[in-house]
This record gives sequence, C-alpha cells and structure tokens, in this order.
Amino acid sequence: MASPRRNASHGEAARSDSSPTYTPATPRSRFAAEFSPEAFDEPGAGEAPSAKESVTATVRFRPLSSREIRQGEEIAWYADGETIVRSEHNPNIAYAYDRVFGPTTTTQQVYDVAAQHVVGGAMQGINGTIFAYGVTSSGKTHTMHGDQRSPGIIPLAVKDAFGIIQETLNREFLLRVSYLEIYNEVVNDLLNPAGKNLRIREDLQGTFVEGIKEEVVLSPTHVLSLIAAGEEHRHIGSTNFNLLSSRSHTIFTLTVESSPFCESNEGETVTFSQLNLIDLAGSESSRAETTGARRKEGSYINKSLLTLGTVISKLTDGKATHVPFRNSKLTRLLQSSLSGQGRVSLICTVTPASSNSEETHNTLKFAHRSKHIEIQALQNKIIDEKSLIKKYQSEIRQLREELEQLKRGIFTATPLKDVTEDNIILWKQKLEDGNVKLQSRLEQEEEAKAALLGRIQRLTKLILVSTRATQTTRSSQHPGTRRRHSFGEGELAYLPHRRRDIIMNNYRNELVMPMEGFGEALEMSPKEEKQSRKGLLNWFKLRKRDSGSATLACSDGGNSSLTKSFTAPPKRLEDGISFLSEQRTWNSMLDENVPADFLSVDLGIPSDSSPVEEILTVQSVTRKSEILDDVDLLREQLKISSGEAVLHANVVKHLTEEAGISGINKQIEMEKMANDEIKCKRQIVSLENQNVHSVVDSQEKLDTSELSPVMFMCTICGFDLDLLICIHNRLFHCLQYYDKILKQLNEKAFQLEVKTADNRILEDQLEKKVIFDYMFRNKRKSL
Ligand SMILES: Nc1ncnc2c1ncn2[C@@H]1O[C@H](COP(=O)(O)OP(=O)(O)OP(=O)(O)O)[C@@H](O)[C@H]1O
Repeated sequence: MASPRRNASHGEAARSDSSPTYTPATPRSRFAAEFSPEAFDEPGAGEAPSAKESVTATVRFRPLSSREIRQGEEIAWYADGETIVRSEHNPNIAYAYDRVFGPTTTTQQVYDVAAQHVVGGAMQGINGTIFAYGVTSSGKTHTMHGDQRSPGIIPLAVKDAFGIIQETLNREFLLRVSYLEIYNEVVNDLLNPAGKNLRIREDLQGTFVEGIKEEVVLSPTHVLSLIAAGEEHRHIGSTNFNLLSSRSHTIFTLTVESSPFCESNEGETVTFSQLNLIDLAGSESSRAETTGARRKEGSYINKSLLTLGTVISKLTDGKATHVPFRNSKLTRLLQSSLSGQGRVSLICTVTPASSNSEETHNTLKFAHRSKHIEIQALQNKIIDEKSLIKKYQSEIRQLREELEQLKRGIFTATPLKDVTEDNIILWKQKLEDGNVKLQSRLEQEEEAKAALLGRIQRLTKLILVSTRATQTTRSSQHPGTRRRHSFGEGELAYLPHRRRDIIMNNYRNELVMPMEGFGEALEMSPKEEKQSRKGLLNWFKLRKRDSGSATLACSDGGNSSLTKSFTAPPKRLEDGISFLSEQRTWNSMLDENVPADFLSVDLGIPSDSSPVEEILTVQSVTRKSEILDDVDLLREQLKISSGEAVLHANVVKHLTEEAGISGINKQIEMEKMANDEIKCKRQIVSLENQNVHSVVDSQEKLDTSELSPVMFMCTICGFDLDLLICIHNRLFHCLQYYDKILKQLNEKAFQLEVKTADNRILEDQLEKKVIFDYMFRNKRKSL
C-alpha cells in the first residue's frame, strides 16, 4: 500500500478540505452529549427546529481478496489518515469524509463512529437511516449484517437499542420491526413470505409500505431471529464478482415509541421514530459477465442506484425544482430520510483494487455529494391514537380498572346482619344455595379474571422498561465510557456462520483480513472482558427466554405482530415460571401493579410474578378449595348431629314418660333423668347462642379482614370470609359438644333401660306382693 501523502493542495480534495461541511464530525461525542435523560425534552416536530446537521459520510475499505491478490491487482485508492481517501494514481484527487476506515478496521469501530449517534437519536425520537453503498463485493453486507465472528451494524444497532432501554430509567418503550426487500422494483415482505409486491403509499407522515408485517420485539435475540428468518427469503445470487451477491436492496426498520414511565400515561407525549438500516445491492460494472436473470437484476439495481445518485445530486444542488424520488421504489421509500427529516449515515464500502478503480471513484463522489445534504435532527412527538404504545397503555389501564372493580366487588358484598337464632336456619339454607352458586360462578369469574390478567400480562410484556433501580453511570454522566458490545451465543446463533467463507473458500479465505471478533476481544481491558463474559451469560439467558418471547410475541392475539402468527405457549406451570423469571429482565410493571394472588389463575400463560409468588398462590388456591370442602362436610355433620340429638332427646323423653309410673325410688330416678335432659337442652341452646354470637362477632371483623382468594370466592356468593371461618370453627365446636352430649345421652338411655328393667322386676315383685298380701288377708279372714 502506498504511503500517505499530505499535500493535497488542489483538485477535489483541496476543495473538499476547505469546505466547512468537511470538518470531521465526532459523532460519538455528539451522541454522548445528546443522550441524556433531558434529551427527551428536546423540541418536537412543529417546535423550534434544532441545529442543522449534515449526513454522516464515511468510507470503509475492505482488504484485497485472495482473488484480487492472485490476479495481481494493485492498490488504486487508499486511506490517507482518518478522514481522507486519496487516489494512488493521481495524488491530486482526494476526498474528505467524516471518517475513513482502513481495511483493518473492525465493524465495531465503524459502528461507534458511523451508527451509534443515529441509533441513539432514534431511541430519543429522531428518525435515523444508515445505509451501506458500494459496488458489488465491496463489503456492504459484511458491514451491515456481518457474521458470527464480526457482527454487523444491524445486530450492533439492535443490541445498542436494547442496551439504551435498559439504561434509560423512567421511560417505557415499545419496539417493532419490519423487514423488506426491493427486488426488480418489487417490494417484498421478508417477515411474511406471502407479502409480495406490496404497494408504497403516502400519508401526512410520509411514505409507507401498505400491509407490511410489523412484529413487536422483546429482545435482541428476538430481533435477530426475525432478521435471520427474513434473510432466508432475500434474493441472493452468484455473480462473477460475488458468489453470494445481494440481488435486492433490503430495508430493516426498527420503529421506536417511548413515553415517560408513570402510573397514568394519559396525556403524556409519546416520542416516535423509525430507524432504517439499509443494505443496498451493489452496483455492477458493465464488465460483469452476467446473463439472463442476473443481467435483469443488475439493470434494476443499477437503475435504482442511479436514481438514488440523481436524487442526492438534486437535493444538494440547491437550485433543483424537482427531485425525482418517484423514479424508483428505493428513493420513494427513502424520501423522508433524504429530505432531511432525521439523521442519515452513509457508509460507502470500497475495494482498493485497481480493477475497480472507476467504480470506487464513483462511490467516493456519491459519498462526497451526499455529505452536502442538510438534515434536521427533529424529535417526533405524537399524542394521538397512532401510537401503539398509547393504545397498549390505555388498554392495560382499562383492564386494570376492570380488575379493580372485580376486587372492589368483594368489599361491597353485603355481609349478613342481624343474624338471630330465628333466621339461622334461613341463613344455613342460604349458605347451601350459595355454595352451589359459588361453584359455577367461581368458574366463570376465574375464567374471566384469567383472561383479563392474561391480556394485561401480554400487553405489559410488550412494553419494555429498564430493570435498573438506580441511576447508573450512563452516558450522560460519563459521556465517553459507554459499554462495549459483546455478543453472546444467543445472538451469534442468528448471525450467518461464515456462510460466505465456506462457499468462497478459495476466493475469500485468503483475504488480508483482520479477525474482527478477536480483535475486539483483544482490545478489551480485563474489566471489560469480565463484563463481556457477564453479558454473554445474560444474553444466553435471554436466548432461552426468547424462545418464549417469540412465542409470546406471536401468541397474544395479534398484538405483538400486526399480522398474526402463532406458536404454542409453555405447557407446564414450571415452564411458565422459568419463562416468567427470565421475562422479568425487561419488565417489572406487572409485579408492582397486579397482586400476585391473581396471577396463578393463568397457569397456562406466563405471568410476571416470581416462582415463589406463583407457588404460594397455587397453594392458596388449593387451601381455598380445602376450606370449602371442610365447611361442606361440617355442615352435613352438624345436620346429622342435630337430628341425632333431637332423636335422643325424644327417646329420653319417651322413656321417662314410660317409666314415670314407678314407685318412689323410680320417681326419684326419673327426676334425675329429667334434670339431665334439661341440662342437655340448655347445652344445645347455649351452643346455638354461641353460634349466633360468633356470627355477630365475625361481622365486626369484616372490615379489617384481608383480601384473599377465598374471600373472593365468598364474595361471589355474598358471604364474608371471617364469618365463614368463624362458622367453620363454631360448627366444629358444636360437633364436639354434640358428640359429648350424644355419648351422655346414650349412657343415660342405657341407664334408663336398666332402671326400666329394674322397675319391671319391682313391679312384678310388687304385684306378686300385692297378690300375696291379698291372698294372705283372705286366708286369714276365712280362718
Ligand atoms: N472489511 C472487510 N473485511 C474482511 N472481509 C470483508 C470486508 N468487507 C467485505 N469482506 C468480504 O468480501 C466479500 C464480499 O463482501 P460482501 O458480500 O459484503 O459484499 P457486498 O458489497 O455486499 O456484495 P454484493 O453487492 O454483491 O452483495 C465477503 O466474503 C466478505 O466477507
């Protein structure tokens, strides 16, 4: 490679360098300064515009490929320092950019300079567009998508977006993604294979693709899995320059909505933005020996890139009256971005090879022109129903109110008053009727409640909040020290695994190429490395959760995905629980706002309560049914016991009556028995009185009693829990007393029987004595 030359005193470089727009920007510090909590208070659309910025234009050199080396290619262009690209053959031709990355630069370094400020802006409500532009095989896909060794701008941006959510306290976010390709001037939905030839429409907010699938996303892994699935549908073909050449332009859009995190989000402004990450198809030189379909694709690609070039020329011309955005689908879709609404970062990928010198020059000129486009970093704010986060928030609020009403129903249930001995039978009857009603209504209510909670949980999960309790070292405090990205297995699994390397073994493996992943790892300090490992563990966890997250996102009745798809939720409770604990990483709202008691009913659907809460709740539900069973049993026993007691009292009475005619001794015995019976009756009356008092006492406790699932069940039938428990206890005591009395009565009855038998003997003896006396008297008379 030629040595850098410093004296570019004339030609394009001289002009470029002298231009104020070419003052190298420092996007990283710019980002850091902006990304403070106050950043969300920036003026919104329609308010005073913020300072004008220009497109961030950077150039990335790739190393010479083995083929280029084999073919004896020479270096035609090189990076002269950090901001200048210079022609090897004509030192007077030089261009300056915001940054020029040499062939050994890692994608992470490119991201930090060329993308981070755009991603950060998008998270604050400022639209952003990052696109890679360059000839075929110059490294666009490598830069935008990357592979497992070297994740590209898209995965890095996705991960950064979630990192920002985690670091942004007191705000909640809703993220959704769409992914499309423009192939031969036809727009296809990559997230929905059925979405072919979609129409581009316009509204007040700009252009949009009609019917495109938008998927609400919950984690980086979730997003990357969607991209990986979408990539399967992308048109890729082999050319004589690139065995896996992108034959279509792809636009990956991350839509970000956020609002302050507070109890009632009503009236709160929502910031709304779109981050477009674009991997353009490469322009093809006329030297490309393509035929048939490849040729047709190439001409469409070239035509749309030409239109893009024309649009950019017109936009920077200043005098142009008409900008031909409508001449291609690509420029139509990029219209609002290129018109200056939001941040734009253009990463031009180039090969240093002399065989591509002309194409590289065109690319450099394109980047040069683009740099002149002025943009305004305006924060979009919306308050209307267009906001999905608003819609979800208000639905959650409404559902919570419904739940509250259900709970309030418990307290408004009229407790039984003035329970007296007279209406206790009536009350018992009511208890029996209520029990039947309770069963059926309970089932219905449980179902309704489960549905309500399930919906709240699903909606709540879609809204992402930071789990960090305290303010930590955010960029606002230490602007220069944002953490580095580290990819865990979870994310890496979704990135292509050296796909191209395997296929292009001979072609590319000999590229003079830095080992980016390793390069980045080597760069880390021990502390960073530790954090990175920790990160790896975290993301690995998230990956496990994500299989559920994806499920969740797809199974909420169409909330997560604006066009529906379905995956089964976890089947077992344990599955739900483990899913839950992992899900908490991004979500804490439900924990704070929905009582854990109510979460267990939704056993099939994961909730946000902890496993312990879940288990306790399951136990309380079991206990609830046990208590009800006990009450039923006791009630039945009470009935039997009362009946038995009455029966025995009657027997005693009857026996007493029968035995009432015996002699003096017998009379004394009978009096004793009668006294016993009276005692018995008194005991029964006193027990019943106690029962009544307990009912009255329990009413007094009603207001202080705590809400519980059992209480909820009682409410359905109009009973009070305290009352029920009190009755349960009293009935239990009653049963014990009745048992005791029954035993006594049995004993007395036995004694009575013995006495009766004795009496009969006495009577016989008496009779015999009377007869004997009579006979004796008659005998004496006759004598
Ligand atoms: N900076 C780089 N470092 C190492 N290898 C690179 C770099 N840039 C590109 N490559 C390699 O060069 C080859 C071509 O790159 P890539 O497919 O990304 O080009 P492209 O511009 O997307 O091509 P096309 O427009 O045909 O799709 C790939 O094997 C890629 O891995």
